[in-house]
Amino acid sequence: MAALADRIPVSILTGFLGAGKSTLLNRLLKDPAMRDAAVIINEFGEVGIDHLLVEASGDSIVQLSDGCLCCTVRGELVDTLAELVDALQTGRIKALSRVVIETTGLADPAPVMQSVLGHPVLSQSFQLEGLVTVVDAVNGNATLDSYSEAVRQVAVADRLVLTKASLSDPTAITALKGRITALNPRAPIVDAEAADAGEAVILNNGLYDPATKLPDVARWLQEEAHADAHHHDDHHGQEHDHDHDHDGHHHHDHAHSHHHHDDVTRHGASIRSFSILHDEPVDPAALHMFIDLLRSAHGEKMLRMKAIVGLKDDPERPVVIHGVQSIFHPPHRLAAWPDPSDRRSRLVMITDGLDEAYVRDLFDAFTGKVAIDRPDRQALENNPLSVPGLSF
Ligand SMILES: Nc1nc2c(ncn2[C@@H]2O[C@H](COP(=O)(O)OP(=O)(O)OP(=O)(O)O)[C@@H](O)[C@H]2O)c(=O)[nH]1
Repeated sequence: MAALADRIPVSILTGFLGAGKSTLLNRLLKDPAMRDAAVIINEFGEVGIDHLLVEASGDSIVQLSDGCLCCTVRGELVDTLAELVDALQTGRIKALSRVVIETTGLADPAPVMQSVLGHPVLSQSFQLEGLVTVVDAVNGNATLDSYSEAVRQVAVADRLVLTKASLSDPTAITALKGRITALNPRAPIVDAEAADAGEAVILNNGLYDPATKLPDVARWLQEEAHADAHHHDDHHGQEHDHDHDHDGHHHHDHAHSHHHHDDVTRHGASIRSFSILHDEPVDPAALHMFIDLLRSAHGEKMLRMKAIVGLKDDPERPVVIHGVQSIFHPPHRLAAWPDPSDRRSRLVMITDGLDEAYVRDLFDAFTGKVAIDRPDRQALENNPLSVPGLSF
């Protein structure tokens, strides 16, 4: 089993039909960081990327897949990734620095992410680096009105790339940015036409800090984006103020789980993005049951979850958990907290039709916080929907 740091990062590039995924990928292919990378693309209806791949590649890029990743190619994507591992192990390819998967425009990214996260063997070779969603400045607004797939692509992204800004007008761009920020307040927005957009958009885009290979928790949380909705352009959250989230909440008990949420309107009104912060180490069995209950009873409503949690059995070595709907990556222990000065557990959730208060109450119930108007842990443990699966 490869250690986390040795697993090959996988980025997923999504965005609605014609939004500019291939254009972005073609730009990216010229970047030296893409040496020894594999690109898996949906050939269906694509024009013009083949010769660019050949032109850019020599032997460094392997094109293995065609067809629609979302539906017909679901099995094949797994096969394709397995083939890459096999090619590595048998020496047919020397190195594989990363994998970029371009999905078809109509795809719900969840099954694609699940292929990486949830496969028992592949998840040992690959780690999900993040999800990048391309949003078209000209058509994005209309697309979000009409297609729930497009809304979900925006909601679950780690990074958003705005294309065709030069073809739109500033007022429309401001409105669109406001809308996608409301759907996904944590994802930085990058201008695809900016000179340095190429590498920044795909590489180092989400879950892990490329330098340390540790979870980039500050970036997950993007708490500054909540405080100032206008200050979201490619904000990396590096100067994260640890107490920021707690302003106004500190009069509560320290073991209290703090939170905030974002209301969105129109299409995607039921999508919520919120974080749970918890100061005390958590009982591993309680965490296990909390996640099992959520994913078994509400998997389809949990669009995404990223978590770093300190456990009572070994509080210095937190676990990292990623989930997409009911599929979770096998949790891994870190050697240490990414930021030793901040050992709070954080769970970032993106839900659709699942109430924040419900999730918070459930977490509090399992982690021992007492309340009268809430099912207690004993009752929840007796829930027949709670199935074994995860272990820490
Ligand atoms: N001006 C401008 N045009 C762009 C930009 N991005 C993409 N385009 C154009 O938009 C059209 C569609 O871009 P593609 O990259 O093919 O879009 P796609 O998302 O791969 O499309 P599908 O694979 O059909 O879903 C092309 O004509 C591009 O040249 C951009 O940032 N600025």
